[in-house]
Amino acid sequence: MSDFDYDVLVIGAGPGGYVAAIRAAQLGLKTACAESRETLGGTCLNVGCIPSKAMLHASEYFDAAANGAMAKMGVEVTPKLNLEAMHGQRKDAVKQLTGGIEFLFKKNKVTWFKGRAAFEDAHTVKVGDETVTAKNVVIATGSSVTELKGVEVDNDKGVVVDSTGALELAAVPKKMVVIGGGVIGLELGSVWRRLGAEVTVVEFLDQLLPGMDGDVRKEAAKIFKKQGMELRLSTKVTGCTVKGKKATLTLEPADGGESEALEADCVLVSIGRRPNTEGLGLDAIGLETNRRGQIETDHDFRTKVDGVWAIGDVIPGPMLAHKAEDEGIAVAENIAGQTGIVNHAVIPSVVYTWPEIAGVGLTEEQAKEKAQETGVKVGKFPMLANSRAKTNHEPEGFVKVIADAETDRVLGVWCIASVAGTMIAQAAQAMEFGATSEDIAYTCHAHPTHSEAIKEAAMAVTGKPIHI
Ligand SMILES: Cc1cc2nc3c(=O)[nH]c(=O)nc-3n(C[C@H](O)[C@H](O)[C@H](O)COP(=O)(O)OP(=O)(O)OC[C@H]3O[C@@H](n4cnc5c(N)ncnc54)[C@H](O)[C@@H]3O)c2cc1C
Ligand SMILES: NC(=O)c1ccc[n+]([C@@H]2O[C@H](COP(=O)([O-])OP(=O)(O)OC[C@H]3O[C@@H](n4cnc5c(N)ncnc54)[C@H](O)[C@@H]3O)[C@@H](O)[C@H]2O)c1
Repeated sequence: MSDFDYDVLVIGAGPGGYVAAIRAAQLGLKTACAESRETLGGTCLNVGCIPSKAMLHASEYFDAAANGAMAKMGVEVTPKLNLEAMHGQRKDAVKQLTGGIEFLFKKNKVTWFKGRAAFEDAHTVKVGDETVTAKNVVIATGSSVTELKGVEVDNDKGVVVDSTGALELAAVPKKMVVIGGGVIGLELGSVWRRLGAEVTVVEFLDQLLPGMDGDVRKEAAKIFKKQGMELRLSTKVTGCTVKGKKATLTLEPADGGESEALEADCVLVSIGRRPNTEGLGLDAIGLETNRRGQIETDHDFRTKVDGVWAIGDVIPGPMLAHKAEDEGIAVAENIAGQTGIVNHAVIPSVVYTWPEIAGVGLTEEQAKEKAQETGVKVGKFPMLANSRAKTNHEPEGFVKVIADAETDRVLGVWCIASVAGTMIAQAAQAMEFGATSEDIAYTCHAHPTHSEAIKEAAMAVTGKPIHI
């Protein structure tokens, strides 16, 4: 008989937590999961990946009909927006997928404790009125929106919103200002631009999409501008006043200077996310967070406190659902005494705009820094020269393969293409298997597919692409 109620208690049922709980149960461990939301699935399923993709997908159809892309292919329609129905299909997707996790919990015999969890000691957690003990506790509490001083979010009013509010706007704003030219700003800014809003993106840095390859960032800015987004780079927001249904923002150059006013019907604050550790009782177990508020772990996802593990957005690394999921599997396997590993060097990232923007591994800048002695070789191939993209009227973007000049080992792959999110999976797999650019170049790719651009970019590493 165990001294504890459970072998594993996971706190948080996002992609990290629910996957960890299911894997732990599959491995024969008695498992419970504490989640304070009314539905399972965390940020990703409830207010993140899934609802944003539902709105991106639907608005892409509207845009294709409205901007002449469909007419170009002989399909002439005048679209009429039914925003309520568009929100309806978003809500349906969320309901079905969060319900699906509840089904999987039942199927795998994972007990769900509804309520906020807080540590009493390393093996005792209070969830609402209940006290639960577990031999292992996994912290998978995720992250929340970072607030911007002086710009108060009120999602109910719909004038100054965060990503959750921006998914649910009841009407298309005439003028929308997005603060932060990162992933959320560009995805949700794209949704409302496609539906008719004039969108201005205010970004503190001199380029959009920090962390991505330099060429990709430049090309993305060109594409978004061409689509009609106004970009105010190297600019910061220093204040906001709201009167009725209008907001007035105060803008300043990032390194100081004269301020100006910018009016909007809707302001989206999307300047990043911060780890959720407040109220978790970390003091009670003597666990400290780092400078960025994250919980540090070792390679196996163990924290400094024996029996307490952590995964997902609450620990360092990219805040991505698939990273959290892989860590969920690995932590459960490690708890079960197996060897759970996540290769953090090969985590793809995708921006689901049109075209999509995706990358895996090092940027060209990072690769040059890292391979200073051997140097790097770069092969680039434009989507304009890819037969499928050209036929589909999708000429924008390129693929870039970065390889070590001496070993030819692929160090990074970057794509801007309509289906870049799907294409990047093959690059991740190749890198996971330690592929060289030659391995990719000599792999037979089906024709006509967008993926052939990856093969050609790999061929371009040695200067021998066929179609340019
Ligand atoms: C608008 C938006 C779009 C996104 N799109 C994508 C995308 O397309 N692809 C992608 O990879 N990533 C995307 N992300 C990021 C992705 O949602 C996160 O990286 C992912 O959800 C992190 O998973 P997690 O399990 O670590 O945490 P979360 O999903 O944040 O889940 C943590 C859960 O823990 C619960 N919780 C917190 N504290 C407690 C407590 N004390 N007690 C009980 N429960 C608690 C929370 O209620 C939450 O449900 C998006 C995010 C946003 C906001
Ligand atoms: N497709 C996806 O995978 C996806 C989609 C949405 C969100 N996410 C995840 O959610 C997280 C949060 O997304 P996000 O877009 O909020 O953050 P982000 O870090 O991607 O971008 C925030 C941007 O805001 C800028 N910024 C910061 N402070 C500013 C200020 N005061 N004024 C103007 N600009 C400012 C930053 O320079 C940065 O460009 C990201 O880490 C991302 O990984 C992923």
